[in-house]
Amino acid sequence: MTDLQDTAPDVAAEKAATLIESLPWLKRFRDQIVVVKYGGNAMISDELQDAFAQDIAYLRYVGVQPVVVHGGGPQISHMLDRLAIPSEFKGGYRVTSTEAISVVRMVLTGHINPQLVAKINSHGPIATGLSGEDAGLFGGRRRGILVDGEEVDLGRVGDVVQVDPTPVLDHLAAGRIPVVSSIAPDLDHPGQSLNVNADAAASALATALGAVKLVILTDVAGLYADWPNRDSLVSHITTSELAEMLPSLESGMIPKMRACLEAVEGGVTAAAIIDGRVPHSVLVELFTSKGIGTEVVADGKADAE
Ligand SMILES: Nc1ncnc2c1ncn2[C@@H]1O[C@H](COP(=O)(O)OP(=O)(O)O)[C@@H](O)[C@H]1O
Ligand SMILES: CC(=O)N[C@@H](CCC(=O)OP(=O)(O)O)C(=O)O
Repeated sequence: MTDLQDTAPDVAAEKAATLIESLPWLKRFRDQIVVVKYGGNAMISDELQDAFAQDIAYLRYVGVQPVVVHGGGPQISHMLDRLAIPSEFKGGYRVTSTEAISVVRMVLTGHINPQLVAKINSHGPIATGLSGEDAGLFGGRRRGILVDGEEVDLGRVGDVVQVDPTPVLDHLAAGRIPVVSSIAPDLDHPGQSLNVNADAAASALATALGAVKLVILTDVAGLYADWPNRDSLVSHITTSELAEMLPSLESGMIPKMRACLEAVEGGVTAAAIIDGRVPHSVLVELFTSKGIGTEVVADGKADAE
């Protein structure tokens, strides 16, 4: 402990002001479910992963109920390259062959998931790993996409069309943080798995859980209205404004913004896109008055309050 006599009053006042600023947000989020989507681009260094794990443990210890859904797109691409398995993206989705789906599952459920769980558990025995394939959590259905008006087959890629939140709720009730990988069983082909975009998986889970907030970490400061003009960052947008903007967005942002839109339309109070390259961006978003990044709220709501 620092001796109080060593702390200058102005330093103490500044520290106290930061803590006090969090008070309304601590009250707002206490006992509430917050779903945090952790993307592969926000886990590119040990420092970022450690800061993320601290933030998630912090949420749990102040009485929030965090649920993590993670992706790992760059890490999957890296492993597919090493194994010389071809992979390409169409419309923001990875075309996933039968060979590729086992690699996707190995990287997400077999590698990234236990790594995140271990990092969070370095703060206490609080996190547990789950896959969308566990205990009926997700049910998926294959999806194709339209490219220039033609239906393109994406292989083992699907949407989450069914969520049974029971396994997640059971872990939350036991005081644990569920960490979920974005793989879903194929409802039409029993025994097969589908590669699901992690933003969409997080949105479906947040909706099914009645989460108060969905927070998505990515590798930009938020949504830009006029990408790539860096002066066009949107700090606040309503669902109808976003629905209007969606068709004009470029590929990476489409699944992300659609995920936010669907979550808020599905009853989640607010969804935020934040910069996962900034250490502790989760805490800053949740516990400071201005937050960071882009916040999506329902029409007629000035903010998430
Ligand atoms: N309007 C926009 N605002 C912000 N980023 C955009 C926009 N349009 C395209 N992008 C791109 O989308 C990327 C984020 O999508 P993606 O790479 O799929 O993220 P993640 O890996 O975090 O899921 C950004 O790095 C940026 O290059
Ligand atoms: C169908 C599809 O594209 N699935 C994604 C799943 C991982 C993911 O979404 O990871 P990020 O959150 O890091 O982007 C993929 O294979 O890359």
